[in-house]
Amino acid sequence: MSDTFVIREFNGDDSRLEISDYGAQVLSWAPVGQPSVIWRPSALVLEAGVPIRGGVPVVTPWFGAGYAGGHALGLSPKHGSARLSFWHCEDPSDSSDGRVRYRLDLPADAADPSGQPLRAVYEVGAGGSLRMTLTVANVGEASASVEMALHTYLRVGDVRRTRVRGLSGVGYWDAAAGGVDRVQQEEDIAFAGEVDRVYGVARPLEVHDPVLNRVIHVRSDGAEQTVVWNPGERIGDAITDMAPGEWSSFVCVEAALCRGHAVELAPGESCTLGQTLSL
Ligand SMILES: O=P(O)(O)OC[C@H]1O[C@H](O)[C@H](O)[C@@H](O)[C@@H]1O
Repeated sequence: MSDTFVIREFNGDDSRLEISDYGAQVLSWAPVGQPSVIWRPSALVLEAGVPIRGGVPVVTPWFGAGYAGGHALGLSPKHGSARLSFWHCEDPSDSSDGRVRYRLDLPADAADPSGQPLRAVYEVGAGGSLRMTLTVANVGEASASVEMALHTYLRVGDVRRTRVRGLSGVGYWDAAAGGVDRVQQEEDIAFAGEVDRVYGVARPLEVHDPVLNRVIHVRSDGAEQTVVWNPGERIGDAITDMAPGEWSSFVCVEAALCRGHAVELAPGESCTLGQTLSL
């Protein structure tokens, strides 16, 4: 592992992938003939100790400010330390085919609700689809509580015209409304302002984009929840690591195990969470 910023590029027959060792963060994945399915800002900020905006942030060992027993824990950094870490790329010479495997050892930290040393392994495979698989293992000697998410920023032509389909009838926790429980009544999720929701299922979803004229298919494995986020104009234009208006060109659709679905890992146990994207 080194603490220099390395961005790896793989040009396969079916797609092109870019991934940063810092955060093990996919930055773009573009099937042949298509703009990237993954969004990143026009100006990428690469700075140690600061999360990279866009791409697919790997969120663990906690989500947001951390959560246990019905309460936010108020932890920092937000979304855990994995996205602020330089991961070890295992055998990068073998990754020309668009498969890459990263490893990260997270030491025990008194502030961490896991309270135990963890080992994270992240595998990414890019071809006709993009597969991302995160495994977190408890390598300590007592039980650990862990949250995990793949915080995928999907590129869209205009989020105001984008629809996320597949969560009708599902209950969600509405963070944008101050943390209330609601049910998705409409068939599609639409974006007329800030949307920040934790849906209580992880199902195959479709992201309909009439501007780029495509449908992104999102599947998850091992997740119990789907987080859907776009900051809307007011919050989006106040986010300093993206340009004004850029908030309208992505929607985050995240595979998650968070809040009430944090995972209890006994010593030696692991948990795997995955997400697959295709057009
Ligand atoms: O700005 P970040 O720290 O990357 O977080 C961006 C967003 O991540 C998730 O989707 C959360 O549900 C949001 O509440 C949060 O604002």
